[in-house]
Amino acid sequence: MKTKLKLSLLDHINYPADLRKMRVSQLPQVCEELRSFIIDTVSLNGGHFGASLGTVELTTALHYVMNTPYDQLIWDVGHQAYGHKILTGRKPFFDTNRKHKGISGFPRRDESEYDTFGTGHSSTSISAALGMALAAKQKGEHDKQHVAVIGDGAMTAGLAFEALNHAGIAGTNLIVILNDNCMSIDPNVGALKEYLTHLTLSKAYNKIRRKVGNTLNKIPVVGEFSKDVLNHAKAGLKSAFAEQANFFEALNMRYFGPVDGHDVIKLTAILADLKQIPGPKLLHVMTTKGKGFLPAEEEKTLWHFPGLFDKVTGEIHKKASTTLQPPKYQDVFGHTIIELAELNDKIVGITPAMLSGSSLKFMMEKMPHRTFDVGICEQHAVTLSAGMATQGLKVFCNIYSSFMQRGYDQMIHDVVLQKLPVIFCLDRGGLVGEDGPTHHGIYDIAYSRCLPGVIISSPMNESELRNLMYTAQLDKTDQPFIVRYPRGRGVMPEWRKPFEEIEIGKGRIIREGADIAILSFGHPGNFANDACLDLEKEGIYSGLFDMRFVKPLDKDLLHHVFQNYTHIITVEDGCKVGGFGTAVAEFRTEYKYQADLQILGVPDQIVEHGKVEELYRECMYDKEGIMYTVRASKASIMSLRKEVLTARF
Ligand SMILES: Cc1ncc(C[n+]2csc(CCOP(=O)(O)OP(=O)(O)O)c2C)c(N)n1
Ligand SMILES: CC(=O)[C@@H](O)[C@H](O)COP(=O)(O)O
Ligand SMILES: [Mg+2]
Repeated sequence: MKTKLKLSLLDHINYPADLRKMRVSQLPQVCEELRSFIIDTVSLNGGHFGASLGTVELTTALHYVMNTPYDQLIWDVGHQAYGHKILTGRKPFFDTNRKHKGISGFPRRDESEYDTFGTGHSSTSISAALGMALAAKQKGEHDKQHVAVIGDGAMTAGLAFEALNHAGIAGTNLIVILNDNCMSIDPNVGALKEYLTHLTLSKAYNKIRRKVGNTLNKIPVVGEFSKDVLNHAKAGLKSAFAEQANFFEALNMRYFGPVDGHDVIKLTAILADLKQIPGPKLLHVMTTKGKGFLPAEEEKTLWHFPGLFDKVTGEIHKKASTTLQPPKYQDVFGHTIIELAELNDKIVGITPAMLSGSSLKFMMEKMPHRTFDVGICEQHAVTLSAGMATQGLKVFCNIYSSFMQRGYDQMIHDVVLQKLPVIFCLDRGGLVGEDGPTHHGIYDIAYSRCLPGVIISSPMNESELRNLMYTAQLDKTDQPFIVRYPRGRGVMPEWRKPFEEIEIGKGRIIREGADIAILSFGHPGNFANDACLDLEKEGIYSGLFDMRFVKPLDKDLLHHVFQNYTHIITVEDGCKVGGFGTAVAEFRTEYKYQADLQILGVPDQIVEHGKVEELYRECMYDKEGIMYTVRASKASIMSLRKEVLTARF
C-alpha cells in the first residue's frame, strides 16, 4: 500500500513558480521531500532510480534560480530528471511514469513546456542547448539562460566533445553543468574520467587554486569600483592559472568547481553568480548516485534501474517462480562469449558503456585483457572493432540496437566498405517496453539490410543464439555478421547445449501446414508457434518457418513456401518499412509469385512506452495478433473456395 507522505512543502509546489515562493532556507526540506517522493513512487512503480536521487539538490536549485521555462534547462539522457518532472507539473501523474499511456521516463517536448528537448540517448544536451542559445541570440533574447546538465558518463561521447569545441567559440552565455558522480551505469571509464578524478582530488592543483584565491582575497577592497576591478583581476588570474591546467578552460569554457552537488543553498548562490558571468562556462558538480538511499549509494550499478523494491528494507522484489526460468538473452550472450573465447584466442568483446546491460561483465571479470568497455562511444566502438578486425581479431561488438544508430556511418564506412568480418551483437533488437521510442530497437533490420554483403541473423531461442555466435566466429565468412536479439528472456530453461554450426543463409522448418504459412524472424517465431498450436485446436493448420537470416535470404525455403502455400504472413520485431517482411515482398515480386502476403511488425508510426506485451498487442504481432491475421486469411480462403464452388455448380 502506498504510504502517505507528510509533504508539508512539496504539497504546495506544483510548478517552479511555487518553488520560488519558498525561502532559500526552506530548500533543504523541499529536497528531502522530493527525494522521499521519488523513493516512494519508484519503489512501487519502477523506473530509473540512482541518477534522479543524485540530482535532487541540483534540480531544486536550478528551478529556483533559473526562470524556467523561459530559461531553458536541457537534461542529458533524461533518466535523472524525475525531480524535474515532479517540480514541473507532473507530480499528480508521476505514478504513471513509464506506464502505457502514462508520462514518459524521459523529458519529452510534447509532455511539458519545461521539457525543452526530447532525450533518451546520451550526450545531446550541450549541442541542443547551444543550438537554443544561438537561436536566442538571433532572436535578440539576450537575457535568456541556457543550461545543459550532463553526466560524467555522457560527457565521454564524441558528440559532447564536438559541442564543447563549438561552444568555446560560439559567443553565447551557455552554462554546462557537469554532474560528476564517477559513474556511468557501471563505473565510468576512460582518460576523461581519470582527469576529472584528478581535478577533484589533486592536492597540488587545489592548493595552487586556493593560493591564487587567498592571495587575491587579501587585496584590500575600497568601494564598489575596486570590488569590480578586483573581481576582474581575480577572474583573470584564476583563468590564466586554470588555462594551463584545466581541459575545459583550454577549450575556452570558464571552469568553476568542483562543488558539492548536495548543498542546495550553496548551489543556488553559485548558480545565481553564474547567471551574471558572460560567455560559455562549465560548473563541475560532485554528486553521489543514489544519494539518500543507502543501498543505492552502496551498489550504484544495481540501483541504476532496480525494479520494484521495499523502500524500508531496500530489498529488490524478485518475481517468484516455482519452475526454472528461461535465461535473459543478454546472459546467454555473456556466458557464451566466454565459452567461445576459451576455444578461440582471437576473440575479444567490446561494449560502449553497457557492460552490465549486455552481460559482457562476465567476460570482463574473467578475461579483462580481452574485454573493452569504451564508454558511451558507439561510433568509436564500431571503428575500434574495424581496426581490430584488420589485424585478424574476432571482435564481438555488442551494442544495443537503438544505440547502434549512432554508429551507422562507421558501420558503412569502416566495416562494410572494407569488408571486415566484425561480429555485431545487437542486443535489445525489437520493442523494449517502458523506455519507449528512443530505445526501441526496431530500425536495425531495415538500416542494415541495404548494406552490401552484411549477414543479418536473429535467433528464435537461446540455442539458436549460441549457434549463431558460434557460426559467426568460424572463419566461414569475411563479411560483417549481425546477430540481433531482444531484451528479456528466451524460452529455453535448459539452454547450454553443445554448439552446432548453422549454414549461413539457411532457415528451418518448424512445421508444415495447409494453405497458410508463417515466416518468422527471431524471437517472435515463438509467438507464431504458440499461435499455430492454438489454431490447430480450431482446425487451422498453418506452416511455420524460422527464417533465421534476413540476409542472405534462404531462397530455397522461400520457393518451397511460395509454391506450397497461398497465404503467407511474415512476423518480425522490427519496423515493417524496409524490414524482413519487405525482403520477402521483394522476393515475391522478383519471382512473380501470386500468394497473398501480410507483413506483421512495427507499423510506420512512433510506438510509445508501455509493457512490451502491451506494445506487441498494439502492433498486432503477439500471439493473438498473429491468430487474428491467420483466421482472416483462412476466412478469405474459405470464401474464395465457396465462390469457386458456387461458380462450378
Ligand atoms: C547513446 C547512448 N548510449 C548508451 C546509453 C545508456 N545509458 C543511459 S544512462 C547511461 C549512463 C550515463 O552516465 P552519466 O551521464 O554519468 O549519468 P548518471 O547515470 O551517472 O547520472 C548510459 C550508458 C544511452 N542512453 N545513450
Ligand atoms: C537510460 C538508459 O538509456 C538506460 O538506463 C536504459 O534504460 C537501459 O536499458 P535496459 O534496462 O534495457 O538495460
Ligand atoms: Mg555519472
